[in-house]
Amino acid sequence: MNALLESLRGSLVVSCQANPDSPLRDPYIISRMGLAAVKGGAAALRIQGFEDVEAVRAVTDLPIIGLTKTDRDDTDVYITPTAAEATRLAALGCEIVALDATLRPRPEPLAELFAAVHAAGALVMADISTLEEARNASALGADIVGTTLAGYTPQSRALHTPDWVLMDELRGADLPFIAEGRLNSPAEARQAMERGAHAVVVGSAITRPDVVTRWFAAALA
Ligand SMILES: CC(=O)N[C@H](C=O)[C@@H](O)[C@H](O)[C@H](O)COP(=O)(O)O
Repeated sequence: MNALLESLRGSLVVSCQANPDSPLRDPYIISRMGLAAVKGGAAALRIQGFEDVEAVRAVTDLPIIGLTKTDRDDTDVYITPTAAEATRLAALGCEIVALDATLRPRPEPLAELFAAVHAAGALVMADISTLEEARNASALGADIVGTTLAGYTPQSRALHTPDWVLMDELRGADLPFIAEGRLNSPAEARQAMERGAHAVVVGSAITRPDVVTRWFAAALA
């Protein structure tokens, strides 16, 4: 395995993303959340969008997993759908570029996206939702897969919990994976590691206070 990925073994990656309607949707705020995550022990950060990547790159040398979220009319693929976006993320200093590696119709072939990321000197984190997608991404040369999209595609199990079954499948198939998606407590992050995750990405539970507030409010309703 690549040395940078090896250095992330067993570690916590914090995703600092604010939804478009969030009051925290501002590159400066995202960069401060990134610094707070670094202070708390994050080994890397997952950052969305060019402006946020620039703001975070300016304040930390920790590895950045960069992505874009682009709504398009011609595809359901929204995480870094094009090589141009992937290449720009790498040029802005993302060591790892995350992109949708599902088998859904997409604007550009997956192999070309992977090649563009590698040519730009970055690594590919292939965001998948099923074992089949993980196998395909791995065969095409993804450096690591992430369970990011499990529960968010018609092909995957609809869940309100982490996709433990997918993690077991990936481990069983010997496919190194980063666990990501609905890891909402330290215990769940730990469990993902025990189920064979190389590292875990936690987002909402750490960096979306609006979402976490909703969990508490719903529990009291
Ligand atoms: C499905 C999708 O678009 N996931 C995005 C991917 O970058 C983010 O919105 C998530 O916050 C991230 O995956 C971390 O997950 P969670 O916030 O559940 O810890």
